[in-house]
Amino acid sequence: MKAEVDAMHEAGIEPKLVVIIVGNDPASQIYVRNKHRKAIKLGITSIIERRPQDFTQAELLALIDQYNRDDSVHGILVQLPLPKQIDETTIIRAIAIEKDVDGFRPENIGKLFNNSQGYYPVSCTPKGIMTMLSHYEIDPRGQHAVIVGDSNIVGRPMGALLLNAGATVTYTHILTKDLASFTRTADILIVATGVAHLIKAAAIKPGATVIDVGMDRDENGKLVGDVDYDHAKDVAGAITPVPGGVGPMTITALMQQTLELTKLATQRTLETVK
Ligand SMILES: Nc1nc(=O)c2c([nH]1)NC[C@@H]1CN(c3ccc(C(=O)N[C@@H](CCC(=O)O)C(=O)O)cc3)C=[N+]21
Repeated sequence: MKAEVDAMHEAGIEPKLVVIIVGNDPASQIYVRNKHRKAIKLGITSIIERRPQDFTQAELLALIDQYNRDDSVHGILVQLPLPKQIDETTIIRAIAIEKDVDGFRPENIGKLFNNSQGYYPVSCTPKGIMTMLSHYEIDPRGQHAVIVGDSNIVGRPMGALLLNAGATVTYTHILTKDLASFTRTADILIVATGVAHLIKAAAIKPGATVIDVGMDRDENGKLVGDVDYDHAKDVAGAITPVPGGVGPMTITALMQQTLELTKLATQRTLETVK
């Protein structure tokens, strides 16, 4: 990506990402800082807008509108979760479609679930996971992928991406009875529940690929995943650690999508000039 950003700079194009963070959720502060660092390292201009916990929905809509109108900005990310006085759905729909760097707008989610061709942004965590699978030549075609967790940001789009890649997909979640009976049949197991060490070694099929999306704290306040890594690693064929696994890949995907949106915006400008 660095080479791509350098080439953009040579052509007078400055990729720019705005991250808006409302409130003082400590985990969000770390994620946003990590995103900012990676952007700077690549030469992507990164603006962080921090607002207090009591920021209103109207004020947030006005801030988004300001960046929607700013032609120098290519991507807008509103960090989730938002404080309870703000409605997430309303906020996501306020982001201009051509700046929806998270791929959270219903139009982009619709394309994903339709397996539309051509480029559209996709939720960064699942996209980063697909990049990781492809890098390690783990082909989902014909494989049984089991998703644990039904969030809009990870579980649901993850299942759609894997289905589009030819996997047989099973969605499980908090209400699933006898979860282990499902996870034990997974060739590819994606765990995104936010429950520390939910998945034990006995719930994993020997040789399976295990992707741990959890960012949890154990009794000692240590950052751990949704998978009991120390035991699971002896059963799995491949497994992602926490930290240093899915988190950094999420940020990588965000940077890629910022560059994609920058290229599309630049093409649109050229067409307008023509
Ligand atoms: N609009 C929106 N888009 C997101 O993509 C989004 C979001 N909201 N809200 C929260 C989740 C979570 N997320 C992470 C990003 C980086 C790390 C990350 O850098 N993790 C490091 C360690 C972090 C630490 O030390 O706590 C690692 O796994 O190595 C984790 C999680 C993006 N998310």
